[in-house]
Amino acid sequence: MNTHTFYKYQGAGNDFIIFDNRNGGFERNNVDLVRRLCDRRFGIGADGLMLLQNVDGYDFEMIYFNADGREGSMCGNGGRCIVAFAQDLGIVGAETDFLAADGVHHAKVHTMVGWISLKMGDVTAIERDGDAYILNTGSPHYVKQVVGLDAYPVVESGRDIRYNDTFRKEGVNVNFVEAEGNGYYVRTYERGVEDETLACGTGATAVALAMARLNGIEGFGETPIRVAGGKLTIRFNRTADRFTEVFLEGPAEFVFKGEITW
Ligand SMILES: N[C@@H](CCC[C@H](N)C(=O)O)C(=O)O
Repeated sequence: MNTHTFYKYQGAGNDFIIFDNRNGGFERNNVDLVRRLCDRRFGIGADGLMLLQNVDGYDFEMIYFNADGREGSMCGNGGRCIVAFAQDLGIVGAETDFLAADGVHHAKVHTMVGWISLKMGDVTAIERDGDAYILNTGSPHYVKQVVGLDAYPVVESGRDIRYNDTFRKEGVNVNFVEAEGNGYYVRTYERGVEDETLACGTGATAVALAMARLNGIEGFGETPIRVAGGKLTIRFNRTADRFTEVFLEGPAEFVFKGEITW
């Protein structure tokens, strides 16, 4: 048994356990351990867990696991939180380039407002499923417009879509969206958590791009998104079905640190 220091961060209520794994001590394939640490009753509790690791050519590497213990694809809010963690550790300054599951990301920290701007990958394909949209913003997303989102059965309907014949094997994150003011209100069922989370960064990004296509927005766009845990902003440049200069912006905050033994 050894004692390990962990850090807890949250971005718009999407919460993560982070370990500084620059010494390589955290066993990456231990699915049971990650699941136990993320468990809200038997562990620390979180939507996901991340390892900050050394990698050649970049400031650090982000390794992301969903709460079910499986290593995942890109997590947008996790990306913003691990940048805040890297700055708190003194590894990076106001800007950084780091490696994640979907490639390199550039991020800027706006310290005065506790706001982190994270550059996402380009998106070049958006598919349709009836009136819903399917796209990959680093993780796969399904975007469906609904009426009366506050009372909408997000977990039940999200689970039905995530486990239908099309998505059962690989899974999909399901975002329900309703127009609100000059932006959108979004609630997301996340694969790998298999529940609704308070925010999903790649999901908010997917919603902004899908709604830009629906509304025929070309060129630069800026979309405010309200989620249960706070506010996010997505900026992008659209040329036909190609989205470039996609930025996910929002808060990322240290919550607490502690020690755990296993
Ligand atoms: N919460 C994340 C998304 C995490 C990945 C997702 N659960 C998946 O497995 O696709 C975000 O902020 O993007």
